[in-house]
Amino acid sequence: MNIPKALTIAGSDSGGGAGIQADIKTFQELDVYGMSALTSVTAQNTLGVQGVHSLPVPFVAQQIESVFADLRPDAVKTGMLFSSEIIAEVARQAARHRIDKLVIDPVMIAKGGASLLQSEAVTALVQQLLPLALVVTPNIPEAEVMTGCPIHSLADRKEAAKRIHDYGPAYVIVKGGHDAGSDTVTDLVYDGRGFTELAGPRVDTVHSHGTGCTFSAALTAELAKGKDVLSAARTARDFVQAALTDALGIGGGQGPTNHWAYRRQKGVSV
Ligand SMILES: Nc1ncnc2c1ncn2[C@@H]1O[C@H](COP(=O)(O)OP(=O)(O)OP(=O)(O)O)[C@@H](O)[C@H]1O
Ligand SMILES: Cc1ncc(COP(=O)(O)O)c(N)n1
Repeated sequence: MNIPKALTIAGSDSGGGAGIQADIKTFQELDVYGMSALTSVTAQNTLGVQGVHSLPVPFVAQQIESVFADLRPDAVKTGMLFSSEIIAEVARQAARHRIDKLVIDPVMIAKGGASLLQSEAVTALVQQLLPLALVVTPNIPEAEVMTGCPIHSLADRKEAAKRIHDYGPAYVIVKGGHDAGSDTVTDLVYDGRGFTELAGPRVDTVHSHGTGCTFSAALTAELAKGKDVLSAARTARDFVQAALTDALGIGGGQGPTNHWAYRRQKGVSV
């Protein structure tokens, strides 16, 4: 039996809603074996990020080496990378292991406002990692930072997607969660030729911590199974839609999404 396997290279969220924890839960829910290489550890809950501790670069590398030496993943995603030194090492590893299904979630700032990427590391992310990516999944503020252009409309978002595509990824998905002015949430997929809009009803909830991590993890899981990028993105949207609709309502602040909602909605087979 061929077991699809996915690796996440990201930070730990002690509160369990975002980061490595969201990724592994999502892989598991989609029947994909999950593995992790930690870049940093955060002390975090639904109220915010109380502390960040970045791991030594050689130890980030060692974790990736250990996984590739034995359990070669079918797809890899990155999340919180924190520093330009970690980004340079992850880019080196991605090239060395010829990772073709590489999803970059360019995590910059937590929903509560804490910085999860040093500002000087944005250039490293764009120049060293994006050329190696199959898919990059910025939210609207991240797309603004990567392009230096403000986004106020869908046309602005399309322009940003084109500019980000010029950095080298095969696909750009500019997510629509931050487009608060609409009843519909639209994720925009650009493949270098045309756009596909993946839309769904906006869920009115505060419990949206970790939606970006969960989306990119679901996308990565589907790629690990051999799905094409567009169908993987559709499943990822459906997964997040279910996770937001059926939120758990835990914690005193911006709570996590419900990672088991999609499986429950679909029944046992996904
Ligand atoms: N209120 C909402 N209703 C429905 N879908 C949403 C909502 N908010 C976000 N999404 C979906 O969640 C996914 C992540 O989008 P978003 O733009 O929130 O990413 P993000 O800001 O990177 O997330 P994070 O806050 O975890 O960093 C997308 O598929 C988006 O469509
Ligand atoms: C370790 C880690 N990685 C990513 C996020 C982004 O998630 P959000 O924007 O929902 O806070 C986070 N808060 N923590």
